[in-house]
This record gives sequence, structure tokens and C-alpha cells, in this order.
Amino acid sequence: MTKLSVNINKIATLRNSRGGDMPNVLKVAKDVQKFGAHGVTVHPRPDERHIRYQDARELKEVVYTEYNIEGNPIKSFMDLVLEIRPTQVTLVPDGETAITSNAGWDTIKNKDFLTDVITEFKNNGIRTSVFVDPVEEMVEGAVATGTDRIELYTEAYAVAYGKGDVKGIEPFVKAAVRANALGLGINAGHDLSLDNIKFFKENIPGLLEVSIGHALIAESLYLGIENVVNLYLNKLQ
Ligand SMILES: CC(=O)[C@@H](O)[C@H](O)COP(=O)(O)O
Ligand SMILES: NCC(=O)COP(=O)(O)O
Repeated sequence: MTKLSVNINKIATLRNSRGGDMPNVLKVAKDVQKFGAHGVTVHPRPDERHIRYQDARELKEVVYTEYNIEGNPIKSFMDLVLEIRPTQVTLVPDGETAITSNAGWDTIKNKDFLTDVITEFKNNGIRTSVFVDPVEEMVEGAVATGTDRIELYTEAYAVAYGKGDVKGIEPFVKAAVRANALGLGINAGHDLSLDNIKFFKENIPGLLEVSIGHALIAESLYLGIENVVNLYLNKLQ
């Protein structure tokens, strides 16, 4: 079964735009789980442009499915995650000023650093995932770091699929086949949507989890969040 983890960053974006507490991040987290989501994902960035560190702390009390916290393992992020101890941490090599996540790790060049970080999280009972491009060598490099899983960075797939180029799935299939052969768990995320998720799911062997936020929240503006969560769940069956 492929689990759906709803990324609620953009709920916090809307909340922060007026300085109040509407929409309420904790309520949305509770509701998406009630609607059937298998997890909640947040990406507390250093500038706290959307999800704040305090949001991440408070969400621990309301996320009873799987709690996934994503980010670049700078010290403040490491300390936050070790304090919260979520189900999973996803390591993302974001620049602090990046508009969004825009690259996977070079797991070969960063082997020693990633190994140390992953070891610390695993020693604290936190499942680890490493954000990677769909490159077999990067998958192999991820295995060497001791991570439990990888998260395939799916922007390239989404862009190609949106142009009608179904061949964009091919590197992801190869990377997934390699990950399966190496016993590495497979997550995926970034720019997945109602339009492209079914084809991705049908072609990626061993896909354990997708984390979806931007499109899901945007689609919910038109279709309603309960409806959209269930549309994703149906497409992931
Ligand atoms: C790693 C990734 O692609 C997403 O998890 C990220 O959370 C998106 O961040 P923004 O919501 O800030 O675009
Ligand atoms: N890891 C991907 C994620 O959590 C959400 O990415 P997006 O759907 O907001 O692009």
C-alpha cells in the first residue's frame, strides 16, 4: 500500500499572511487524518516562512498517524527533530533562501555527513529518508549512509508529465528498481498532483509513501479538502 502524507506547509502560508491563526494548522492536521490520510508532513524552514518550529512541536500532540518532518539538517533543525521525535525525518539539501526544495542530495559527496546525521536520528528511534534525484548512483550512495528510505524528488516527472511526456517516468522506475534491489524503502514527493499521481503510482514498484502539499492544498480550494484527500486515496489504491 502506498501511504498518503499530506504536507500542510501551505496552510501555514495562508495563516501567516494575516498574522492570526486562521486557518488553524492543528485543525487541518486533525481533519486530514480524519479524512483518511496516513500521515502529516511539514517542512519547517529556517526563515519560518510557513510552518514555524512551534507548529512542529504542537503538531506532535495531534498527529496520531505518521508524522514526517522535512528539512536541511542544520543544527536548529536537528535539535527540533530530536526534541519532537517524529515517525520520520526527511533530509533535504535546501538552501536557506530557496523558494522551495529544488535538488536531491549528492549522497556520494555527502556520505560521511549524512551517515552521522542519520545515525543520530536512528539512534533516537526516528525513521530516516533522504531526498534524492532519480539517479541510480545517488540511490546506491544513499544505501551507504544507512538511511531507511529515500524520497524520490519528483519535480522532473511532474514537469514532463504535464507536457504529455510519459517517458519522464523512466529514470524514476530505474531508481526504484535499484532501491528495491538494495532493500531501501521508497518515498516520493514534490509537485505530485491529482493529474499525475495515478500514473506515477502505477509505474513505481515498492512505493511506500507519497507526501503531497502544494497541489493538494491548491486543488482543495476548488474541490474541498475532504474530497481531495479521498480522490488521492482512490488514485493510490
Ligand atoms: C521536499 C519537498 O519538496 C517538500 O517537502 C517541501 O516541503 C516543499 O516546501 P515548500 O512547501 O516550502 O515549497
Ligand atoms: N516531500 C514533498 C512534500 O512534502 C510536498 O511537496 P509539494 O507537494 O508541496 O511539492
